[in-house]
Amino acid sequence: MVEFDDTFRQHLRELFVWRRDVRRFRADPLPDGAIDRLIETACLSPSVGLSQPWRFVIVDEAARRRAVIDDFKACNADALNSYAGERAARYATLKLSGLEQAPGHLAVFADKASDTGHGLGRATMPETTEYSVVAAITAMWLAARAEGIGLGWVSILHPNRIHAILDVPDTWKFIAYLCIGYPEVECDRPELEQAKWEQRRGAEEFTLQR
Ligand SMILES: Cc1cc2c(cc1C)N(C[C@H](O)[C@H](O)[C@H](O)COP(=O)(O)O)c1[nH]c(=O)[nH]c(=O)c1N2
Repeated sequence: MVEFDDTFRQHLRELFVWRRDVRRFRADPLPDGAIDRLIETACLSPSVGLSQPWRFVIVDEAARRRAVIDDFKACNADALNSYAGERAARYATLKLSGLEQAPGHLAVFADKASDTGHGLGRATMPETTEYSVVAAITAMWLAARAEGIGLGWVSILHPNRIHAILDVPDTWKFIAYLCIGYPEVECDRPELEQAKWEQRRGAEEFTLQR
């Protein structure tokens, strides 16, 4: 039996407060095995029916990385065009990926065809497969921060394009493209809040009582 004391709980709370979506990375490489270690921690996450549907692709090849960056640029230009006026001007100032600088690139998929877990919990809610993968990414995000490593989630991408670039099985659904590396700065506030794009709200705004 492991017991967690108040000091641990306080540190854990700090971990949640100081976890960030990181888009600005230092050039230093990650230590050997860092990404493998993060994947190992992610695999301890809950999954529907113990289906463990997460699939990870470590992207090291320069040509594939370049193709992902090109897709991001195309999607981000489309996104900018979808806004007008002041909102467009503000969007244009945002940095929404660290793909060019991050030493680590990791794509994450959900295997929709795996029979692991024998379908338990998925019959009426097949989307729980994807939820399980997101749970794993969250664990990895926190584990990375505990090692001083930053992680940035990039979703401004065409899933079909990422699928083709990485040449993965058709049954894998694209969930996330993660940039991993040491952050340039640490902060306890989201970058989008600092940039006045959106502000964080209190828990009471999201909670109903019935
Ligand atoms: C599913 C999903 C998808 C994305 C993100 C997050 C999640 C959960 N976020 C990061 C997001 O902007 C960030 O989490 C919030 O702004 C809150 O900031 P912190 O994560 O608390 O630093 C994100 N950020 C970004 O710069 N480009 C992106 O494409 C995305 N996509």
